[in-house]
Amino acid sequence: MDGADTLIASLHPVAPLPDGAADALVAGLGLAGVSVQPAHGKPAGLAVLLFSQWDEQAAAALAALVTDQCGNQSVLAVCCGALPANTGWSLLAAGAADVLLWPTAPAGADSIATQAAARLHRWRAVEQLMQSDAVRSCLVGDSPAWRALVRSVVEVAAWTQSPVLITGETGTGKEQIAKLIHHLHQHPGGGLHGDAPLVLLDCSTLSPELAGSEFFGHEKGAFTGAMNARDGAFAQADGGILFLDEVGELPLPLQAQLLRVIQEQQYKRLGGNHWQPTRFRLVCATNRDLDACVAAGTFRADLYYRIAGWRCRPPPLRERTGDILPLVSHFLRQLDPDHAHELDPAVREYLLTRSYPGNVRDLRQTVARIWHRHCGLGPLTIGDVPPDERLQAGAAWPDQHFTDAVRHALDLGVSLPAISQAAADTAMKLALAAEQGNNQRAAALLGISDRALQMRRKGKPDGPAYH
Ligand SMILES: Nc1ncnc2c1ncn2[C@@H]1O[C@H](COP(=O)(O)OP(=O)(O)OP(=O)(O)O)[C@@H](O)[C@H]1O
Repeated sequence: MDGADTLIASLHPVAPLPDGAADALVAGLGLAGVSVQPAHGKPAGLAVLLFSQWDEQAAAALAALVTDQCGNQSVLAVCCGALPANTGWSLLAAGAADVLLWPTAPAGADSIATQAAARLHRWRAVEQLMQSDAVRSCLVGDSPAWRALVRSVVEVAAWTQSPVLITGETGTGKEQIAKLIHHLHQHPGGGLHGDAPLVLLDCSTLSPELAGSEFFGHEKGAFTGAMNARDGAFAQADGGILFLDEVGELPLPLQAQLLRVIQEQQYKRLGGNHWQPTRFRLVCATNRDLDACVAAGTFRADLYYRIAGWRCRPPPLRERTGDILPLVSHFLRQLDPDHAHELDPAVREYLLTRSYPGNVRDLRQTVARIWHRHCGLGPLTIGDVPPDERLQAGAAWPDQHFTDAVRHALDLGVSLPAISQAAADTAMKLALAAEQGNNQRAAALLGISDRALQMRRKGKPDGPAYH
């Protein structure tokens, strides 16, 4: 990453371009604090793609920029011609971070440079935060899916005051994300000052009798057993973050009360007469499908729209298996900060292929169980895996991974013919990739004839073409 004041970006012009467009953009960016370096050599983390028509050449240039950096490069697409309707969305889908149209006004170059520079500065600041110890030690993982999630969490936490709704399976890191939002909320620039409170309330464990007091607090004598006055979560979270875990479990009467407090930014203690002001940022998490709860009438639509100012969904571990080993190293460091523990190849394979219904929490506990059995120096070995968790030799297939994948497809409403087709297509793609595109060897791997694979690659009788 470049120094704090100089921002370096690479420019990738795609011909044909209007005369002087690239030079004008470079000059304007220079004035806005962005130093543009030639496109050749190692690309910087920020790139500007300049084109006047969206054709194969421009698409190839974007694809090269996006794949070059494994998702670590933010590419700004600048079009100085006409961009057909909806093409902008295709550019985003292809990996561009944003698309700017060159204004036709006389000062078009200055304007586009200012707009471009604002985005490049923001993306650099987001990237710097993502690389900070605070973020990397809190949310471990470098898979593209995880980086995309962390990038958006960092941006919304540090640059906005929006309420955040985090949905996802158990153990995917929802609470961890809430903690990071709190950290970035009080240290927006990554600084060390600030003491905004983080108040956590688990809505699934609230007893109906005490829930009101948990939120509102109470005055002495407000109810039997209220020996002393007490602050509730609304008071404690003032100036900071109120994190409502399992918000989908909140009973309807409390949903109405919570909505009123969010709207009016004031509340009364139970048994009290005085309105107390409070301002907090609401972060909610749930593994329920809140849209379905709203449709079923168990969650208020008006509250849903208040808490879901910005939504994020940490992906389950099976969708980011590339993060398993970094997470394992992280948990081993937490268990034993004084020693670097290695894994022998069989343990590594075991951890990579095991299924984790409880996601990252499941992985953390699995690592802990293996580590607890380990003794002495040297790598963790398969003998350290607890006996009841060991793989059976020649384990049967289809295994849990396959079952999980099919269940996921069924949950999405995919039909049996489409599942079968996708399984066959995936097997062929993998075999061809494993055999570097050699049809004969890939066919042998698949257990089908050379000709059958060839027919499928040509899209006959019903298969797509493979390359
Ligand atoms: N990306 C991550 N990096 C490091 N640790 C993580 C990460 N994600 C989750 N963890 C760890 O996994 C465990 C479970 O995470 P967390 O409690 O945030 O999950 P959750 O989605 O809130 O679960 P639940 O829905 O069951 O409450 C915690 O110990 C947390 O520290």
